[in-house]
Amino acid sequence: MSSLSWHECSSKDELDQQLADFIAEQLSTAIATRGQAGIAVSGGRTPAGMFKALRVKELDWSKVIVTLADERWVAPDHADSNERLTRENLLQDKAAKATFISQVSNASSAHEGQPSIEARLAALPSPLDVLILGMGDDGHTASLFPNATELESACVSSALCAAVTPPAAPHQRITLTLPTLAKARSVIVHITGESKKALLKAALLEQKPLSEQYPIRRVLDKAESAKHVFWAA
Ligand SMILES: O=C(O)[C@H](O)[C@@H](O)[C@H](O)[C@H](O)COP(=O)(O)O
Repeated sequence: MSSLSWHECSSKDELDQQLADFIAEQLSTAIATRGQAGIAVSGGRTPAGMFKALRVKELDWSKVIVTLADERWVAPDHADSNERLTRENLLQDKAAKATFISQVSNASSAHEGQPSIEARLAALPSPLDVLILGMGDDGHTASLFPNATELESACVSSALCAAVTPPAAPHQRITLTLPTLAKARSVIVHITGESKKALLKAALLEQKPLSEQYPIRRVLDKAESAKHVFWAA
């Protein structure tokens, strides 16, 4: 299992800047090495400041393909849409030249829409070059939620994405599957606050059967390459 590097910053602003610098360097290296870079970003409340710091970085954004670690099954202009969050905060300025792969369609449910999203995601570099993961207070990451009916299948599926109905969160979801997440060349957990730091540290230490472990632990244990945690209080 690859090692995990902790990067602790003295403020959220410093975290946003340091993480943006780190991601920009990884994207530039991927472009220089393989001619393109694939990145999956997470939604939620944490990433907006980092997105704004990242979008002005000098790199060949026309060679970057952006998608989401997970998406809520809502219209892309919905207040809860991760696509909307990403378009409004990341895909601006220099980063406006990047290609974005949307994970929502007009299908009536995530489960009905999954095959078309799977086909779109085939355009991503495989493995992803950069993966940004958030973490919920229940230890979920992407839309791999504890106790979700589809959790175990999404943790072993050979598909790129899966449809999930979270047990206690709004909206059906599309999530990248655990094997897809774990294959990324750089897995970055982006979290803030003492409680999430304590939860992540506890999750990494717990000795429980696989099916009882927090999804964030299951992704990090399966990650094949570099793993990083970027944190500020
Ligand atoms: O669609 C989502 O909600 C995210 O992808 C999800 O996995 C998020 O990263 C965590 O819930 C943390 O969210 P916060 O940053 O808001 O705490």
